[in-house]
Parts: sequence; C-alpha cells; structure tokens
Amino acid sequence: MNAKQVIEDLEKRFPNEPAYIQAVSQVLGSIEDVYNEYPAFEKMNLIERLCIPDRVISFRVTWVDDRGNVQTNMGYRVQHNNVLGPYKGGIRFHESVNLGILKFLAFEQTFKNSLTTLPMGGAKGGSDFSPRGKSNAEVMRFCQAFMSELYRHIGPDEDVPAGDIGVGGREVAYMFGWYKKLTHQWSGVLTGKGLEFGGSLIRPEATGYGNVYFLQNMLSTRGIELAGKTVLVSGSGNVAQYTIEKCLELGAKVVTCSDSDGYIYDPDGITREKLDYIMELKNEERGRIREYAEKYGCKYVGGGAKPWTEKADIALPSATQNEINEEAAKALVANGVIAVSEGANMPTTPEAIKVFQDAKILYSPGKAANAGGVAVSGLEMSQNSERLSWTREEVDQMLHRIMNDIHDNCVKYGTEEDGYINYVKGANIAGFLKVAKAMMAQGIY
Ligand SMILES: NC(=O)C1=CN([C@@H]2O[C@H](COP(=O)(O)OP(=O)(O)OC[C@H]3O[C@@H](n4cnc5c(N)ncnc54)[C@H](OP(=O)(O)O)[C@@H]3O)[C@@H](O)[C@H]2O)C=CC1
Ligand SMILES: O=C(O)CCC(=O)C(=O)O
Repeated sequence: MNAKQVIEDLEKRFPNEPAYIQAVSQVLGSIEDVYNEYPAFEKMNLIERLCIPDRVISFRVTWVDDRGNVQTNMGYRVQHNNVLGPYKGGIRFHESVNLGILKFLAFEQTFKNSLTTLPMGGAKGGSDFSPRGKSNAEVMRFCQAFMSELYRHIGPDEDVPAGDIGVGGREVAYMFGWYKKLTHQWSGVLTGKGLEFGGSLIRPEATGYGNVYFLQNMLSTRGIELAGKTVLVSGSGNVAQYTIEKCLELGAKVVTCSDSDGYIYDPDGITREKLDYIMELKNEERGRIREYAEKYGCKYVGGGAKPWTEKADIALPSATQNEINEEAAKALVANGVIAVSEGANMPTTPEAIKVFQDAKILYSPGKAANAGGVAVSGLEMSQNSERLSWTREEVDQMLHRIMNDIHDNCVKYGTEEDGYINYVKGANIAGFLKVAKAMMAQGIY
C-alpha cells in the first residue's frame, strides 16, 4: 500500500467528506509499514475494502413539532465493517451531522471496537436533528420517526446502536420503545438502555471512567499519580460528567467544563456538590453551562470559547471532533500539560497531535482512551443475551481490565526506539491487525 496514493484516491471519490478523510489519513499513516509486511493484504485489496463502509443507509425523517408544523430531517446509518461481530456504534443527533462525519465515526468505531477485544463490528448513525430546545414530546416523536426507518436495518445480531452526542438515556428509551412496537420483540437491539429494561450498570459512566482509567495507565508509565493534578475537561454532557466524577474520586482537581456556547473556569475545582448541579442542569433542566458561573460566581468565557488556554497538568477533551487545534495544543504545552487523553472522538487536529508528540507528552487517541463506553455496551449485549444483570462491581472490574488491556496493546505496538509510547500508532496497529486478519480469513465479498 502507498498510503498517500490511497488517501488521494479516496479524496477524489469523496471530495466533500473532510472528517472521513482526516480519520482515514491518521490510521493509514500509522499502519502503512505493518500492512506492507503482509503482501497477501495488498493482493486482496484489503485497504480499500477496509476504508470504504460496507453499507450506507440514508433516509428522510418526517415528524410533527408542537405547533403542528411538519418537519423533515436526514437520517443515516453507516455500517462500516462486521467481520468481528454485529455492527455496533452510537447514534448522534446534532445539527452538524452529515454523511462524512458519520463515515469518520464509523471508521474509527471499527478499530475501537476491535481494541476492546469484544465481538463487535463498527457502525455509526445519526441525524441533523438537534434535541436542543425541543420539548420531550417533540424528541419522542422524532425518535419514533427515526426508528420507523432504522428498524429494518438493525437487530441484536445484526446492528446494535447506542447513544452519542445528543442521544442519551431519554432518546435511547424512546427509540427502544418504538422498535419494540414495530417488531413485537423485546431484544437487546440498543445499548445504553434504562436499568429497568435491560441496561447495564456502569454504562452511563463507562466512557468517562474508562478514559480516566486509561489516563492512570499512561501516567503510571512515568511514575506519575493522578491525585493532586489539575485537569481541564471540555463538554458537560455524558462523557464530561463521568470524567469529572472519576477525577474527583481519584483526588484530582477539575477546573473547567464547557458547552457549545463557552466554558467555565472554577479555580477552586468542581466539587461533588457542583457536579450534581451540572448533572441536574444538563440532564434534567437542559440549561447552559453559563448558569454554573452565575451560581458559583466563577469565570465564564462565551462566544464558543474552549478551555485550552487555562493552566493545568492534564487535558481531557470530551465534547466533539477537532476541538483542539494547533494553537490550542501549543498553549497547552506552553502551560506545562503532561497528558492529553481523548474522551471525545477525534477532538485533536493532525497538526495539534504533532505538537503533542513533538513535545513528547502523553497523548492518547479516542479510539483507545474512550473505548470503555462501547466496551460496556458490549457487556450490556452479553447480559441481555444471558437474561442476567451483573453487579456494579463486576462491570467496573471488567471495564478496568479492558482499559488496561488496551493500554498494554498500545504499549506493545506503539513504543518507539527512544522509549516514547506513540499511542496513536499503537492503537491503530493493534486495532487494524485483528480486523485485517478476520477479513483475510472470511474471503472476498
Ligand atoms: N456517549 C458515549 O458513550 C461516547 C461518546 N464519545 C464521544 O464523546 C464526545 C461527547 O459525547 P457525549 O458526552 O456522549 O455527548 P453529549 O451530547 O452528552 O455532550 C456533548 C457535549 O459536547 C458539547 N458539544 C457538542 N458539540 C459541540 C461543538 N461543536 N462545540 C463545542 N461543544 C460541543 C455539548 O454542548 P451543547 O450542549 O451546547 O451542544 C455537550 O456539552 C463525542 O465526541 C462522542 O462521539 C465517545 C465514546 C463513547
Ligand atoms: O456504546 C456504543 O455502542 C457506542 C459508543 C460510541 O458511539 C463510541 O464509542 O463512539
């Protein structure tokens, strides 16, 4: 494979999908040498078959708002690769959703799911519908309309969606209810369900907790403890909330969080009580993070500002893609950051990654660091199949073990001659090899 050539060809075929090209470029750049050690891969045109999704489903979603107006949105499911198991990956509801973004997410998901060691293929779906500012009744009608099309393409052994940006427990429950209504079947067709109807303990916490477990592993390679460190978190949704919770439990001080309007900086640190307030504000009242600053009298920076210019030891981006650019990365490094671990998917631009790696700081990509969420989704699938529920301790222990194993694999495949652990390379090679070998074994189709 000539990675540059493959990327140029993909750019020509998919000229309007920059996020997809960005994700593919990062992976191909890391795996090129290993790929070329296996001439059989090239003979089977493995790389093209791995980069281009198995299937892209798109549909119109029509629903009625509270004023009686008929609204339309686009709906998608990108089923990227199922050699390792049923297609698996979240659903995103956000006005920025388009096919290119979902293709990048589904591509990443394939390698992430491979890293978890659980039998899951990669997929992602979503809509350009935003739940922000909508009533519960509108969100329910939208979820039902979305599922009215999607249900034909999913199933517990076929494709198992879950949450992502704009899709939390409320949306998963509405979609689950409608799937059941349409199919007359109760099955583990979605993960992230409520605990009362087949959800797994620790699934809401898993992405944030898993990222912090991964961070602890990274820090331990340099003999550093998390306790006492100052942490920047972006976002204030599912991943951010449980990242903050685990940091607090482990004695770190989190001084920022954000939403798409701006960020708060609380030099005293977000306490348990303040985190409870954020959870209530975001999950129940669906308010804005600026209200935290009003309540606790701390700094708020609006205009869509991001927290990366604040001084801290650790940064845990947990909002969205490309939220750390080169300038932000330089500011973090200049302020002495020692580790950046991605709760979000692809939050760091390629230029910013280079800044971190040139500075030899600890830097882990989302496909490794945030894999805890989908891993516990995999455990939810197992529990649904068994018709059993495991305890909080059992699931947390498994999550911990999975994150440790992913870290070990990154070290195995990513350690460079000077001893620096290139987690991007390690995660990409480890994730790729398993998928590639399974594709080779299963033939050409
Ligand atoms: N949920 C999960 O289990 C997993 C999620 N992830 C990734 O983690 C990230 C966060 O997801 P999650 O917490 O579930 O989503 P939520 O919808 O719960 O929260 C998203 C947060 O990010 C903010 N945000 C979204 N878009 C932007 C933007 N363009 N600019 C600035 N802020 C933005 C939101 O602010 P606002 O409310 O203003 O929109 C909100 O605070 C995503 O990258 C997702 O793909 C990765 C693995 C698993
Ligand atoms: O739990 C899942 O299936 C999906 C989680 C997800 O969307 C992700 O890992 O990015």
